[in-house]
Amino acid sequence: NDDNSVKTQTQQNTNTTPSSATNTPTIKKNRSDFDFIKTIGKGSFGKVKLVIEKETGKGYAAKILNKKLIIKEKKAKYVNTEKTILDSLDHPNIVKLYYTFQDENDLYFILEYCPNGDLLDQIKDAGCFEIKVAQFYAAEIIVAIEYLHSKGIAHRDLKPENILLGKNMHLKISDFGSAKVLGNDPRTRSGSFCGTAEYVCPELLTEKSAGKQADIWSFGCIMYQLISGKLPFKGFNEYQTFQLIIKRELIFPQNFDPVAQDLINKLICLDPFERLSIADIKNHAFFEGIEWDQLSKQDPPVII
Ligand SMILES: O=C(O)C[C@H](Cc1nc2cc(Cl)cc(Cl)c2[nH]1)c1ccc(Cl)cc1
Repeated sequence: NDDNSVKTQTQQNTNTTPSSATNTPTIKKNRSDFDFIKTIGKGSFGKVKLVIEKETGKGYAAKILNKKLIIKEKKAKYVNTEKTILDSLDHPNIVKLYYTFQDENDLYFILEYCPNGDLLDQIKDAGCFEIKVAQFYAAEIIVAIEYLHSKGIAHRDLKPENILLGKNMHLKISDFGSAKVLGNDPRTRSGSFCGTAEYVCPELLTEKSAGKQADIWSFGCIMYQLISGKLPFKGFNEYQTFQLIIKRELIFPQNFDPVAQDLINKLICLDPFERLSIADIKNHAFFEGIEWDQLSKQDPPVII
């Protein structure tokens, strides 16, 4: 400590948290441990800033959430769920949570910094992805979803904005604010929750409930977007988009890769239980040639 007062043994231990947290280390950090560099993103409850840890010079993304706003919007449950879930995850394609702390005004998530922006930026810059690039990134998304579902977690708001790119251009799923730890009831009743219009599955619109299959629907929408550069369901407003979704008005552009189209048609099914399982997705011809356990060791294909 910078103050050279001698502390009793118990006082010295006050800055550690119980070892119950799996990922977050027992060291408690605070704001003064970091230099705040610049804002790199804006969220619904605050912002994301690039920060440098003074002690190590390492960069992190600090997701700063305003306490008053969280309480006003009655979202404390979601924030605490996000922390609990992130604490339990450890996968190369999921953004790591290093520390959490709070001060009088805000909560802080100190997350892995992804310097290459998000997948939406990449799609916009490239227009659309060459099929080999789409195949690689679709594969990385699938292994991340497989890991989440194996831990009994549904992300429920998968979309290119929530898929970041690390320094080596491997992708990292982020933003678990809408994630759900699935109870033994596979169809979780979700109260006020609703994902993002263009990627939300029909059952969430009609029955207000969605489980792991919600992520498979969203994955299908993301695949369509990676390959065509367009959204599969896009109305002039949110209500119209919902109409297209519940009627499954799905039209493919002329030159759309036929093998990819076959897979997407089996992901974007109105009946959640008709959607392909992760195992069936991995076995689909679209992923021919993918070495599923080598992805994080390979260099990602250059996005052209
Ligand atoms: O360290 C913990 O597990 C405990 C706290 C729990 C917690 N304290 C809160 C205070 C407020 Cl005002 C709002 C929420 Cl959501 C709050 N959540 C906490 C601190 C920081 C973060 Cl990012 C999440 C939860």
